[in-house]
Amino acid sequence: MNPLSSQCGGHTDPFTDAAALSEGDHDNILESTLPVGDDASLTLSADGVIVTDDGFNDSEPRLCGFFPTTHAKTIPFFHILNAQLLNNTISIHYVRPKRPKANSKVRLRTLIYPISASADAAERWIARLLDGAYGIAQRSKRIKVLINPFAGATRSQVIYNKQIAPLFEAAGCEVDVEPTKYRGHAVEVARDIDVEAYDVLACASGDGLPMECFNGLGHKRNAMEALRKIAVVQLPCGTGNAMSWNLNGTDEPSLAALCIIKGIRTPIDLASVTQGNKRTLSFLSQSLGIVAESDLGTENIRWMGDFRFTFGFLVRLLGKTLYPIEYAVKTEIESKDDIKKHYARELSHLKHATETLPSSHMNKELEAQSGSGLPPLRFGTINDPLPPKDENSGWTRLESYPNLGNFYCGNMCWMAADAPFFPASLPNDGMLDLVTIDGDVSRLKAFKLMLAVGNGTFFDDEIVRIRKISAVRVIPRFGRPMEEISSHSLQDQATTTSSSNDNNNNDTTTISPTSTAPKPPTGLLQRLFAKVASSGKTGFFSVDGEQLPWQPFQVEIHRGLGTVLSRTPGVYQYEGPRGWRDVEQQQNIQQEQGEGAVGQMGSVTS
Ligand SMILES: Nc1ncnc2c1ncn2[C@@H]1O[C@H](COP(=O)(O)OP(=O)(O)OP(=O)(O)O)[C@@H](O)[C@H]1O
Repeated sequence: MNPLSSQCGGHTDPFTDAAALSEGDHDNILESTLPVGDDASLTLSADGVIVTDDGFNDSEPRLCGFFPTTHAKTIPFFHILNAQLLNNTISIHYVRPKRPKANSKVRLRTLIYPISASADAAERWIARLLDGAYGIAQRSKRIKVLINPFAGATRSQVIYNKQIAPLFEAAGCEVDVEPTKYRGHAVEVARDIDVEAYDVLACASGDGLPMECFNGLGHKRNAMEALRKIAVVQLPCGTGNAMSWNLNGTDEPSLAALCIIKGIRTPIDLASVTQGNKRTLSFLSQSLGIVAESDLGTENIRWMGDFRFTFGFLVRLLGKTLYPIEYAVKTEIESKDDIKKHYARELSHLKHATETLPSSHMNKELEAQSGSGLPPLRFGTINDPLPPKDENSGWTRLESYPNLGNFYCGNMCWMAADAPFFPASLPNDGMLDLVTIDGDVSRLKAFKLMLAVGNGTFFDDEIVRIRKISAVRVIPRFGRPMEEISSHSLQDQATTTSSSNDNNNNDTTTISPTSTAPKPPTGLLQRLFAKVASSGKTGFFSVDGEQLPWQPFQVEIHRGLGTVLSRTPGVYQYEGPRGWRDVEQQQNIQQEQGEGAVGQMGSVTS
């Protein structure tokens, strides 16, 4: 569920807008029913098409034991893909959910009827049907599909052919499919894509390919224009599929395909991560510490399946592992209450701007700079001196954080299914949500925290520090670069970058993560613990779930630099941080009181 759905009823959902059937529009009402077949009709309603036909047996999913006897069925506008009139026959392509649940697979269906009305009347009816079905979403999108044959359970090609391609075809999308042949291939495809020839780059993959696509577009000479014109989307075929969860609330490939067919172009913030002389674009997250280690540092126990993450997490949690760093932050919103207020304010703006959503959320500054490469970095790279710590710069000084347990910076809400780590994250507020957690909290507290992510209490937990930030610099004080370990170097030496470091900030002395706990059990379990914990010799820096070099880094956010397709523009598919509606109500009351006071003053002065 997204936070706007219960708040503003149908107003934010372009597919339930029945503006075309407004009361009093007599002609519209008359023309909303199309007589078809011998004794059937198709009627446009506020929510979709009502099919009245004794012979229509394509029943909607039924709720436990309830068998409707009526022969009138509604196909929601959101499920309508296309409609055509050919030789006095109307055909309507639509999808039907396999099961009556929000995250169900959908299947292609077609209704075919001879028309009893005039062809002109039928064409007008189809035009109104498609207006309802697409709202402000672009129809017949031109899509370049990239398929990673090795994503997830290596079934992406089969999933695409069976579940996705038929829907794209039925919806009249122009599609060009290319499997990726090697790591980094998607970067090249996106870099070379003709931005006038396509609207969408769709990745049948995990989150790795979308990241590559953003970076490929970022390599173009007209990077900003390319990132604005080409929407990067995910057809979820990986293990994580965070992008699809956030923008469409699903990891079902067929349902995600429907959401992309109906998707509304939406700007999304992208972050620049600089390391040495390299600049990488990130759409999802940057992390180090327990989460990054539990993901990237458990490759050697892949045989455990998805449980490897939990196991890696528990090993580090039981070991109370610390990941010392130095860091400087440019904080925008410091307290949790203020973050909830910000969330409430942003949603209130959205509520009042739904008709003009896609353009109103474009970053005007970026639009003005189109035609050039990537936007300049406001805070320089990791190689530049930090802006001075003063009230104007908003930066903290470089501080030591010796007992860090988890550093997690998010640009989206869900990091995986059931893992809404950043409930207050918004697609286009120009801020990243930074979570930091100490590594020396009690094991019980840490364990409870792990469960708190799924049950929605994580945000308010006292041991979780959350800030909205626009930039951060991190210098790890643990772990060795991978090359150093593989060359058996025993020396602790500075992590060198290809460029000089003006302020000597990144002359890291590399040390191992420290453990404050007694040794784990002996025997087989001990060997397993040792195997998983041994990956701690190096450090793991995860960007969008992909491993980047173990080096100091600086992150900076760019408001609305990228473009995606979204089911509900302006929000992620999550209900938001707990209690934000109470904050909103308080704000409304205060606003009303303020207006009342102004009104009274007005009457005194007039
Ligand atoms: N043909 C290929 N051979 C080898 N690697 C590839 C190929 N195509 C893509 N890759 C690489 O696979 C990596 C992971 O991609 P992707 O995220 O799609 O899959 P995944 O493993 O399912 O991801 P996740 O676990 O994040 O869901 C990317 O770095 C990408 O460059």
